Amino acid sequence: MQHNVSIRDTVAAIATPPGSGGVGIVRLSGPQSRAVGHRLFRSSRPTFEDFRPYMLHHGWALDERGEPLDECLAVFMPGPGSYTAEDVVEFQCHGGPAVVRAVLAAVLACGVRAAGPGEFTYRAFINGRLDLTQAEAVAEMIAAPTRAGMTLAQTRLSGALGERIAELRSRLEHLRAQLCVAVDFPEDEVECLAPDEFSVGVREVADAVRALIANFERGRCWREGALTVLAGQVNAGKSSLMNALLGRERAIVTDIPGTTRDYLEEAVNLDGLPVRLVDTAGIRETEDAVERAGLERSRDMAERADLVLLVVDRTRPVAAEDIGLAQRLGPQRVLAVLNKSDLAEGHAHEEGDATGAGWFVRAGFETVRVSARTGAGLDRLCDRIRERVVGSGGEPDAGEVVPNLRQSQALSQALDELCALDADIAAGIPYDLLGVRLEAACTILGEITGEIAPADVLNSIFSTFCIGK
Ligand SMILES: Nc1nc2c(c(=O)[nH]1)N(C=O)[C@@H](CNc1ccc(C(=O)N[C@@H](CCC(=O)O)C(=O)O)cc1)CN2
Ligand SMILES: Nc1nc2c(ncn2[C@@H]2O[C@H](COP(=O)(O)OP(=O)(O)OP(=O)(O)O)[C@@H](O)[C@H]2O)c(=O)[nH]1
Ligand SMILES: [Mg+2]
Repeated sequence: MQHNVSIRDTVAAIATPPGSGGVGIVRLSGPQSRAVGHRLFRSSRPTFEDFRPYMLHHGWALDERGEPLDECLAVFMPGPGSYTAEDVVEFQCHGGPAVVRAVLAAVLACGVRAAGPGEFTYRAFINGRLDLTQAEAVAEMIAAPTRAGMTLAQTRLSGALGERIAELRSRLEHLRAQLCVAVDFPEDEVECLAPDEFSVGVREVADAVRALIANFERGRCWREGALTVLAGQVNAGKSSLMNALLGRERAIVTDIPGTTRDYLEEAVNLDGLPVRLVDTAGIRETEDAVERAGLERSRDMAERADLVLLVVDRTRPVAAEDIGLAQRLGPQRVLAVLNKSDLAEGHAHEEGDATGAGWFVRAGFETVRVSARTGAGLDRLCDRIRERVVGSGGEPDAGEVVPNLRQSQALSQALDELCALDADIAAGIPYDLLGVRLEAACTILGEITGEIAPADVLNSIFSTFCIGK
């Protein structure tokens, strides 16, 4: 949305998702909300004169000519005690697309403007009800695929990150004030910080910034889902395993080697951990141009993966390509899945076998035995994927402050300034020149919370919101 639009007017949008549902909400915000709401609502109580704040009124939503559209509940929330801090009215209608569209059309016919994406939350931000980290958390709450992602968003929505950043910024401002004293009153030794004390102050803030950046990395898999790629020889059973983990027949499975030509991605929820599971084309020598292009993509996917499930057919010797892939990625990012365990009974390629799966064990790779056909070992495989992706950190705690990508990138920039500043102090650069870096770090922190908010930053944030939020 364009953030040069007025926020003095009244806007409206359908607040519930497209399609049909139990209830559909049309929401208005701005100075005309109450009057328009009043005009388009007929209470079922003959004594009704006006909305009572925060009370649900039963009645009918009308069109602009006064014709009834739908039986509904309506509520008026006076500013500043509302989501946007402006007067808000909601029509809670039957949840059909035609119903909510008709009610919205009636509202717009009364001179209300259609809200842009994220405009309600943008207004909450501009009106000081939410800082920028909280506004972003609203979008992340909506996007959260699982409970853990929801917890991360909730903590940020409470303002915890904003408060932490504001605190760090005020510590830097304090250091800056002491620098000014040193520069403006050089003969006054009293309030002036010695270079090593100054350096300690800067490093403390830098450490706190580093800790927040580390939380970003840890939180990433809970927010976006860990990229888990099934790789290995043709016919090893990658697509069968994909289907078994999804619990449905998503990928085509045949006994013809080279069945999967392009990669397939599906989301799975492993006991709360969102996982992006990718099936790829099996590895083999080929002259076929299409298959080669598919293999190229498999390789790219494996390189980008958080975890590669290297699927091997236990009834066959381990292929040189599999060993090559494992060595390239290393034991940290590879889990060797020894598939077709149902067939492997009494087979030669046990852990001790020089050519078999034993190679993985000896080279320090974790192995898990499964049968995609019978389902044996799949629970354990899921546990191991979870453990490997999440690491020792476990699920995020309710109180953990985890920045998003934008915030973490800004924190890295601030950290660069602070590290350079520390080096400048050590190099004996004069105090009046150090102030520039301190100021830069403060500005960056201010952009995270939105105290300093360039229009392009706001545009890029709110344009990703859905309409009605
Ligand atoms: N129907 C409905 N459900 C919704 C929302 C909404 O706008 N409408 N929300 C949003 O999209 C979320 C809730 N967020 C909200 C946050 C603050 C206020 C609010 O009115 N706050 C007042 C206190 C109200 C009171 O005193 O009872 C305030 O903080 O001053 C409302 C919704 C989720 N559910
Ligand atoms: N007995 C047995 N057969 C399996 C198992 N997993 C897969 N298969 C069979 O192995 C053959 C190949 O399975 P796919 O899942 O298509 O193998 P893929 O690795 O996806 O193969 P490409 O797509 O060609 O790379 C099919 O006939 C499967 O039914 C298993 O655990 N046990
Ligand atoms: Mg396949």
